[in-house]
Amino acid sequence: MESHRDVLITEVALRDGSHAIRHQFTVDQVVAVAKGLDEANVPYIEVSHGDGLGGSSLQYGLSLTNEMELIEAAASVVKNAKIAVLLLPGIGTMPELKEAASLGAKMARIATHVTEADVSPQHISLAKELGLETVGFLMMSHMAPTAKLVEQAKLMESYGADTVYVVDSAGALLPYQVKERIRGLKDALTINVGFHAHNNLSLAMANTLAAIEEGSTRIDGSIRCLGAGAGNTQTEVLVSVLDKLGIQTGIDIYKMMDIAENIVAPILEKPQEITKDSLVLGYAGVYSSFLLHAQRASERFGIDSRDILIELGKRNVVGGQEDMILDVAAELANAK
Ligand SMILES: CC[C@H](O)CC(=O)C(=O)O
Ligand SMILES: [Mn+2]
Repeated sequence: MESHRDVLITEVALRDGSHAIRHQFTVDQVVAVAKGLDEANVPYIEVSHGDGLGGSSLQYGLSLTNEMELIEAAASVVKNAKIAVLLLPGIGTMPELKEAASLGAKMARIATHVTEADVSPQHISLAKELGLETVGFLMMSHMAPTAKLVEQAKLMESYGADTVYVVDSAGALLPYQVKERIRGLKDALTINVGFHAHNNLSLAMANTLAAIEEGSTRIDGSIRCLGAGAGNTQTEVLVSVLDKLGIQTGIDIYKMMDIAENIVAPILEKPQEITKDSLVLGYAGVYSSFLLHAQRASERFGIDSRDILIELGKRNVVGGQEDMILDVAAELANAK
């Protein structure tokens, strides 16, 4: 029987969490997590390289396992959950989206920088042609005022997206800013509005609740906080809090706690927490996926990783500019 759900949750640990474990997921890990999440009645499970389809590269980090194998494995073990994939136009390509759909993906999330929605129409159209539920994913949403965000979301709606997400990639937004943005989108769009948080300033839960209060019905979470930076809104905590608020997610709370404890925790190299570096991501407004890259650059050039991140924030560096992390570290080292 279909569960009643006021809010539909997309579990992103098997995609966003890829950043946190240097893209080292194995088929066994993905199968165990996807099977558990499906049994807990999670509606959507995202599986891809952390930077989306085609992300495995020297620039973004090489995957241990080809993501198509991971997508196929996840799709083969779920009974009700839909497998989602992320695609950033310019990193992922149309053939990769077709391949993911042929392997069982049912949802495509097409991600662009918050001011660059106009690079997404071909990918959104293709996703729709393939019969996929299609989401526009506006990353680094803190970098644009609400009016700009609304303009960009309307573009994605006009291309055919079923949902548009406000994506707080840096975990930099404050609750009042989330409210303003979600309200802006709700007033301007006829499609669903989603929200994706990062916990770098310990605000993922507060921001997610603010988004739901303003009418967001599509929400991302990562179990055990397995996501980039300090992770996302912790899914098992979120479903418990929403249950206390009388908001139905249809997800089994005990099962989520068990998967978090017994399956996901052992995958983590260290527990997800707000460290000095993840805090600076949120404070300086830097892409959460830059965390491990900045830490490596810090070791290589002997520069405090916080100084690298602060400088990246000042330069408004965005996703796809990972090479700037080394440039900035080298410049800071030369200036010493
Ligand atoms: C590189 C893609 C990025 O990790 C997508 C995402 O989850 C975000 O922007 O927060
Ligand atoms: Mn993210």
